[in-house]
Amino acid sequence: MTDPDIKKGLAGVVVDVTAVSKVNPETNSLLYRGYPVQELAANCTFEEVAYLLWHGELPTPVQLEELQAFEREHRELSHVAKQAIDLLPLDAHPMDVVRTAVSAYGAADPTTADTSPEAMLDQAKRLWAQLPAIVAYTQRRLRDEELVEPRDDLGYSANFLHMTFGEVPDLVVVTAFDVSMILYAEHSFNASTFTARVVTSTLSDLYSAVTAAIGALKGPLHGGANEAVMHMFDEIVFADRAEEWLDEALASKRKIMGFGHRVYKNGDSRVPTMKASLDTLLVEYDRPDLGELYTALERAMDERKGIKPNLDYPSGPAYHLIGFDTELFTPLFVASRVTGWTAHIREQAAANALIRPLSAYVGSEQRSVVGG
Ligand SMILES: CC(=O)SCCNC(=O)CCNC(=O)[C@H](O)C(C)(C)COP(=O)(O)OP(=O)(O)OC[C@H]1O[C@@H](n2cnc3c(N)ncnc32)[C@H](O)[C@@H]1OP(=O)(O)O
Ligand SMILES: O=C([O-])CC(=O)C(=O)O
Repeated sequence: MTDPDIKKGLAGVVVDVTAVSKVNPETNSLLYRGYPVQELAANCTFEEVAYLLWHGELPTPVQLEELQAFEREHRELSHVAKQAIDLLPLDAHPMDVVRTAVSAYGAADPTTADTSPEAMLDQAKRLWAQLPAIVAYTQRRLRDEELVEPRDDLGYSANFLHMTFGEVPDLVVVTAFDVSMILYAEHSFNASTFTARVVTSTLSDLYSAVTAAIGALKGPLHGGANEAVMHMFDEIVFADRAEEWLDEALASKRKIMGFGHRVYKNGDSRVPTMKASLDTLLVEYDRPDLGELYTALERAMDERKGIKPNLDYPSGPAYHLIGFDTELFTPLFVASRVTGWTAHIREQAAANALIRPLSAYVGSEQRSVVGG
């Protein structure tokens, strides 16, 4: 028996306030600290957006220079993260590898137990700077390639791609990648951010909260969908098969990955910006076929169900074109979302209440171990 007051999945429940971002499905808008995400993507770098999420304001030129210098100083893969990764089997999922590396990095940080706002900001910035090295090494290891050292003459995204592929791609590719990092950075009380806040609410530490958030992001109903979108495209292959494939998938009650959203019901505010970046990549890599497949499935889904794509739909093929293995797509989401998670962790810690909801018991009536 289900209690009528139960809000399954916490749908529609407002559990706390936040000043980090505002998702408004009525106006189809997303604001980071008051700025529309589209404007940030058009005018700022991911470093500036990271600063904004942590500090509430965009950086002055001097503040930006300081953050860039800090990031460059901490972007070399730490010994402990490399050791943790090297211990894992090559067929471990990259999300498990990244989760383990983050956990190991936290275990080796002598400041982990310090949950003061200053210490947590320093931890957040270091983890943010480490993640490209962790993700890039995870990708290279799968291809039996040597680790690539960072270059301190490059910005965050160019260096991330350099560490992954051993070279810096064309500017159009770096820009598309940077836009994806900005768009993935923050989205209010999504499942992984809420997970991070639950862990923080017990007065646990930042690394524990981020490690748990990575676990929540991995699932295909959340961040894992960008990977699942690419598997779906690999299954369909040709645009003219999209309708038939979709009809079969819907008939067998499959969820179509990269479509639908808990909050947006008329389309995800970030999709047009990411689709524009994907379009530049489709031209750069001369893959009109992939663009046709994208459009054919989007159109068929709209006709059949009226359900629109979410950010994972254009991001999946964009990361594929840039050259990442499909299993690395969600780790890229981690590298971006660590900014939003850590902004929320600090916000939760600053105005904490233990998160502990109630449940309605539907199990056996009280009974006794020894009869009667
Ligand atoms: C960055 C992100 O995390 S964005 C989300 C990424 N996740 C995905 O792309 C996975 C696919 N999408 C989904 O599974 C869902 O849309 C979710 C989980 C994102 C949102 O789900 P909810 O808010 O719980 O909506 P719910 O699942 O109740 O959907 C409402 C109806 O639309 C249908 N629906 C929603 N999304 C989809 C989908 N992708 N494919 C098929 N049907 C769908 C549901 O089956 C349901 O139909 P019903 O009323 O006939 O049962
Ligand atoms: O808000 C959500 O539920 C999921 C999402 O789009 C995100 O985390 O970016």
